[in-house]
Amino acid sequence: MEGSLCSYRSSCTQSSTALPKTSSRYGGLFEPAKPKLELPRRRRCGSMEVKCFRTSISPKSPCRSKLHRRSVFAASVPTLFSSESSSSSNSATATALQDGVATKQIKDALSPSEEAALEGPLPSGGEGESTVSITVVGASGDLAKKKIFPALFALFYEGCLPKHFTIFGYARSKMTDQELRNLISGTLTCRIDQRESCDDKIDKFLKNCFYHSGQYNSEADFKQLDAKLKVHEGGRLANRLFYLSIPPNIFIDVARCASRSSSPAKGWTRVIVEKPFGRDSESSAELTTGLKQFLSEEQIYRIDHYLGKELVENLSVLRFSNLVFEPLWSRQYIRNVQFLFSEDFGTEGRGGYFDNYGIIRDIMQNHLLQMLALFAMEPPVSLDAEDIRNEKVKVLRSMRALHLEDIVVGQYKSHVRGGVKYPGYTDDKTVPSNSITPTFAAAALFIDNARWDGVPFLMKAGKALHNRRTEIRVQFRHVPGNLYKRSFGTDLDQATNELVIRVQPDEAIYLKINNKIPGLGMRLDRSNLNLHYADRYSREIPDAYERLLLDAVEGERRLFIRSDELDAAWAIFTPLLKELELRKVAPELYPYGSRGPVGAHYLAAKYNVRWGDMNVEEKV
Ligand SMILES: NC(=O)C1=CN([C@@H]2O[C@H](COP(=O)(O)OP(=O)(O)OC[C@H]3O[C@@H](n4cnc5c(N)ncnc54)[C@H](OP(=O)(O)O)[C@@H]3O)[C@@H](O)[C@H]2O)C=CC1
Ligand SMILES: O=C1O[C@H](COP(=O)(O)O)[C@@H](O)[C@H](O)[C@H]1O
Repeated sequence: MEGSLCSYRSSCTQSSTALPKTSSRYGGLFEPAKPKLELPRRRRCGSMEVKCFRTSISPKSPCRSKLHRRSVFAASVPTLFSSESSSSSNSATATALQDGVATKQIKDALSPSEEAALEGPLPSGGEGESTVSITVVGASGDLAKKKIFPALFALFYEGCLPKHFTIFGYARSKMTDQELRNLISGTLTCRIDQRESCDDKIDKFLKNCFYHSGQYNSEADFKQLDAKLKVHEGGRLANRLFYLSIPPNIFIDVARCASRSSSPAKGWTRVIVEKPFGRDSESSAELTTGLKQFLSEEQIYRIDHYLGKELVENLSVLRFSNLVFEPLWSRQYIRNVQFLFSEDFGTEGRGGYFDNYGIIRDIMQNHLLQMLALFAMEPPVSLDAEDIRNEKVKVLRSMRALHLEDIVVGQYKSHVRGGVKYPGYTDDKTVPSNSITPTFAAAALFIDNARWDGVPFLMKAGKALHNRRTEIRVQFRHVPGNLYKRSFGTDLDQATNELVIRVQPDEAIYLKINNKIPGLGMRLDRSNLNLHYADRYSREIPDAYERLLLDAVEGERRLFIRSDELDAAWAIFTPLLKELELRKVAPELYPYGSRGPVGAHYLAAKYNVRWGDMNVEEKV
């Protein structure tokens, strides 16, 4: 069916069509090639301007039916919480009102319509029917507005949320339901086709969004939330997901309150925890112990949104389902691997948070290390979450801990370009003027196992650099006895194959090969075998948060970090972080918008490596 598709969503149909025998969206499937995209054009989407393009869409998203087929909405996780009767709608609400916690207080918190619903007969929960309630804790914040609500809407748009769902925003700020709706409606984008109005879907979605104001450490406030949730759940089997989009110092308070006062007796309770998960091994262990006082490991979903990115998700497919790659994936053929992250903006607006963490904790210890683990792990026994996470833990535990000699740190300074003055890191009012927090770091890591012995895994991450890009670059060894080596001059490195996995922006996978330039002579050049996603696939790539939220609702933990994985990740970085702090290592300054400190080149050269992203000629 031909329709008009507004940016930025892909359809859940993509991941849940076909292969009905698989038990999850991760069963794997092949899709026929899609028609090429028409050039994006601007269209109005309700009151918002969005990019639209035409593509084929399925009239009915199997994502919804898939969710309903599965038992994921049934209580699948043993709950640690006090039990309440919820066998019928009336007993559920009666419990909320009669448990002595403060009936009046709870009633005061309800809107007139909610109170009426509580006192009158509730819609009877159909036998076997269940609901999912998603509470965004910290709903007034940046991440909630920028990522979480838009991702939830995208899931709703695709039919990936269950029939009965409720979304609650929770924060200290005072807001009405309508004010929350106004706040989030400006951030929602959707597809348009001629049959369905985008505004309709936005309205329907917003009608399921509510707000409750409360303190993060108040069980009474969470009890009020519980009463409101019960009204909306209408006596059905209740499953609840809490997304902790708040500073980490209040994670444990919220886990306590949510578990003691807002957990359903029968359905599941899951809690998504945002990074940072601590500052080092000790604080991370404390956080884990604190959370585990109130939640079991199965209930904790530690999110690293890079694991939800399309090309990171594709890493395993590339490796394990293509004969041409896996045999090359070792020290025998790979010279070095590079994990590169750059942003062309500084810490604007987040300086207060960032100064306490720095780029090593903000990007390397989590996002880049997660990509490295997926890249370098041994083949897992299966695609099950535990099998994959077991392999990630193994490879992380085979890595050497980092020390000062393995790292270069930098910090951006102000720079004037084209008459515009770009601020330095310490110009931010929320950053101390003498801060030595790194906004850039380059590191050399090693995996001491049979597959990777001696291969440098280099990482480079920086803010306020010349571009925004995340890539994995795999540089292969020289061709032994290369018959054509005379054609390459003296720089053999320039002639080796390189596989580039461009995670963002403009997703692509390309392999640099040597090729004969057509003609009667014998001249070679370097060309790319190029899989450029925008040319190959017509569907928009879903945002990482969509995939991860859907996984959390489905109980799929493969892309979330297990506690032993977290411990292993901190063990690699903690010694270095301590040395940097103890010795007060001063970062090398680099101008805003540059390619970062020169020291990064020396570090790479020490291991006989050249950064792959320094080739300005590279065009893809
Ligand atoms: N923003 C981003 O791009 C990213 C954020 N994260 C992580 O996600 C989480 C949320 O991020 P973000 O939305 O930026 O955070 P915010 O600083 O915007 O905080 C979210 C909400 O928490 C409440 N809050 C803020 N500071 C405090 C405090 N000191 N004590 C109690 N409550 C507080 C505020 O709500 P109120 O005052 O209404 O209660 C605020 O709206 C954090 O853990 C962050 O590290 C991770 C990746 C990216
Ligand atoms: O977790 C974080 O990630 C963002 C970068 O995410 P991206 O998806 O936009 O690449 C980074 O800006 C931020 O500092 C960090 O906390």
